[in-house]
Amino acid sequence: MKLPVAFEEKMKDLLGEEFQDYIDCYEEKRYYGLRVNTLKISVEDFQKICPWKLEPIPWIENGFYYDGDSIQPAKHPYYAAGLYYLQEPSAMTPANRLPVQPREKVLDVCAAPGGKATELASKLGREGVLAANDISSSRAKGLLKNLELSGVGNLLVLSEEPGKLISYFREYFDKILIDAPCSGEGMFRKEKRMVKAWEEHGPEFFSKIQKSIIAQAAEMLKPGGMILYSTCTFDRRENEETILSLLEQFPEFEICEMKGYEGFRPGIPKDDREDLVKTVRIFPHCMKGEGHYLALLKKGSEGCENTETNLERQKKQTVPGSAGGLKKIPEELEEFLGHLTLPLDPSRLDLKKERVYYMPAELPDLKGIRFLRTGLLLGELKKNRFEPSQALAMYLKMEEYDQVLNLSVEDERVHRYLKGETLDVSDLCSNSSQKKQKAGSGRKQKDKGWSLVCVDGYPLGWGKLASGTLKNKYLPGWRWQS
Ligand SMILES: C[S@@+](CC[C@H](N)C(=O)[O-])C[C@H]1O[C@@H](n2cnc3c(N)ncnc32)[C@H](O)[C@@H]1O
Repeated sequence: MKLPVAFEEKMKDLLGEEFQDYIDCYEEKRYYGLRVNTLKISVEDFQKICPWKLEPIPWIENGFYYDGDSIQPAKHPYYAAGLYYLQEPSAMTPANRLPVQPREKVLDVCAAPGGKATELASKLGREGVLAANDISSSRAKGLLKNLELSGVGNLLVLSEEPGKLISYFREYFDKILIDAPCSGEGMFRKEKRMVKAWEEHGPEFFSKIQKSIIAQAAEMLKPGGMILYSTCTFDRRENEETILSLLEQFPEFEICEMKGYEGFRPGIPKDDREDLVKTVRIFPHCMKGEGHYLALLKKGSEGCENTETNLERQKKQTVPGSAGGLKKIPEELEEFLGHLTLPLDPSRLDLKKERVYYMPAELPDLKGIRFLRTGLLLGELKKNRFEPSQALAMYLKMEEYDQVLNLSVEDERVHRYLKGETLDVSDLCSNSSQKKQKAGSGRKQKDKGWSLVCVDGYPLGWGKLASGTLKNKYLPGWRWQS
């Protein structure tokens, strides 16, 4: 592979006698990774149903290598059920090493297409809030899809310049991830076009943007909160020097140690900042990942070891909510909600035009921000009826809705459902002569109304049942090509 001369010279300087090992690894194959979405399934349960041979990624509890030359996990129904996300292994590290706890308020500043945001959401669970932002509105659309596919409901998907967010979210977040736009030197083996992009916009160009983003994020972090800064590049100007610029401007920050791994290399110290060695470099010749840089930082004087829990902090700081609730829940919505077994707080229901949302608690007023989604879209009120959304189907667990069509992954109707076809499901309905469901949930399916279509117990989407026929309500934009 032909690398730019200036890049090679820099890497020689950075790596010294390891340079040849680094160059040699360009002849090796890239690594493919699959991360189990623990919001939907435990690693143990996934391993029981996984159809492929996977090898654990040693520093990521829910990460696995797969053979990308022989299998295509994105074309399996479990992918459509949001059970995993496909991600380069070293890119799994930032969200893994940011210690997000359930119920926190978390911001992913540069989130599209959502590789890290989906993992932050899994760690958060169903409460708290994940604000996922990306300056590019077209990329933010892909981000929204990936978050919805992963079953994330307590979310905001924003598309703003981070400086604009400060006045809305000053000292609001417990944890912030900045996976900064960068020159992408760690992507050269995976995507050859990155070499050309590097020649057009290199480290100098990106370092200015990164310094500005990290300073803006610092203002949105609560005292005691943590930032994880990451890039997929090797240049010091985009890595250690971005951290130095933060520490100069905001001396209340300190660098924290993160959980180690034998392949991690320390960051490069400069002058009196010996603590930069606590930051982490991932090189492809030292471990099985393409390359990354990570720095974990804490704001305030409590020190990295302070153990005050998020709940203790929340008791001290409460922010009024902005959902306001509905004055009266429309009958058709109430009827639909009667089929759900999960507890919903009515004060968090919000109606915008005909769309009904379930909002995260304690949000500030978002008027004036460009957003693609606030909260979980439950569905739409149409004339005298309520139509549940694809996002709600993905959010639910099978046992949280009382009318389920559970198909086995072996059932050819799963693929046909994902392509948008109408299905004959009379064998699974309660008035049929063959009453037993093949891979059934053990429950009888009623004959009429909205059904949650599942594969092996994991929701895929909605269908509307009448006389043994399932009218397909899988979101048209998500349908598989024939
Ligand atoms: C490295 S990618 C993020 C990848 C993402 N975190 C993931 O894991 O899927 C960087 C992203 O930053 C966005 N970006 C660029 N400049 C930005 C800015 N000033 N503020 C917010 N996002 C920005 C880009 O559109 C791009 O999607």
